[in-house]
Amino acid sequence: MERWNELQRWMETIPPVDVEVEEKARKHVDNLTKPLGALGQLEEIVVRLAGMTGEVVPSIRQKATVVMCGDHGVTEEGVSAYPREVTGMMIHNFCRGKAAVNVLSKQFGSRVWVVDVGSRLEELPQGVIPCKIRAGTDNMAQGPAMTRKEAVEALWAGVDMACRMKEEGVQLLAVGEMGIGNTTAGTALTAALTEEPVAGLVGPGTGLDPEALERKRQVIERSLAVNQPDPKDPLDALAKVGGLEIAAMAGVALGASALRLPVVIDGWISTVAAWTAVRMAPRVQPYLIASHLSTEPGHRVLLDRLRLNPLIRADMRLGEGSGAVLAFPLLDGAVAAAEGMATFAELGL
Ligand SMILES: O=C(O)c1ccc[n+]([C@@H]2O[C@H](COP(=O)([O-])O)[C@@H](O)[C@H]2O)c1
Ligand SMILES: Cc1cc2nc[nH]c2cc1C
Repeated sequence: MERWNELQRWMETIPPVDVEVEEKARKHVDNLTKPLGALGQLEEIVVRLAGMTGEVVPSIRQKATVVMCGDHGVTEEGVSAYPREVTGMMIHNFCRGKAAVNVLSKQFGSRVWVVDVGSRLEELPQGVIPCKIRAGTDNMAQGPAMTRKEAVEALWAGVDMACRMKEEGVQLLAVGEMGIGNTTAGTALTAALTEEPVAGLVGPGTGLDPEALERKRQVIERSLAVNQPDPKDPLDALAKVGGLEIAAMAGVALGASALRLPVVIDGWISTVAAWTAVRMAPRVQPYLIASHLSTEPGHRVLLDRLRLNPLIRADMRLGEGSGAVLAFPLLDGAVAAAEGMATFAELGL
């Protein structure tokens, strides 16, 4: 496992956030012309961004969302309200600029990078970044979703993408995904790594009725029983009950944090990926920003474990990075306030 060793060495390079710059940013924000703390979470965000980037007034003008795409063998078990072909269909939609993430990104002036790490599409539309590790995972209810080696390759695909984004001048990135069946994989992976009961994590995903939701819970339980993922070995759990796009998103978090790039997470599945990255390298945690709270029940559980407070509550459960992009104007607002507001000293107070 040479590539895994190499990745572990990469993880060791993740720098801690700069607490001195954080302290300076906190002082600056406290001196702005407003009651102490009155800009709420926006103040917290500016201070955290300062610590991540090392700049008292952080620059986050160049923003982009990476949408990791992959298919799931477990869809054979009838765990989604939609057929697995929708993954490929949506890849085409992303490339036409017509999915929610595209429209929101256009609205707020950011770019979308669509990456195929594991779809079943044989021919990719123009605009997709081809990084296919394999054409979909195997059915985890019958055996491992993928090999450890494949999981490591998918992690690296994410690290590489973060590096490419940094090279292109991206200053803050969001992670999104597309993969029919991935709420099943995400729930199984979370249950494996947290040892929380599946019943408290599982949700309807794209919209299962109560009967189908019960079946989904059983499929997840069976997948865990069949694979016996090791709760102390995030790579083992990721390979056995995760997904290619989940691994790639975890890789983006590992890559971005090593490069001091803030990472905005989206809903349930991207948060599972971020959690997996934090389990591999705890120093990833301070580089994460939670955009919104998904209606999937497991999301709250993981955000609490990550000690993250989502900016938006809008009952969304779309994925694609849509909720993360929606948080961009709030982040821009936070930085604009820190940059443009007068201090009490300037008013002679
Ligand atoms: O991000 C979320 O919170 C979220 C919640 C439910 C569904 N999704 C999206 O829906 C797909 C997975 O749902 P499912 O029901 O097929 O497992 C996948 O493409 C996700 O982007 C996303
Ligand atoms: C149509 C559709 C769009 C999506 N975008 C992210 N997940 C999705 C799932 C479906 C079903």
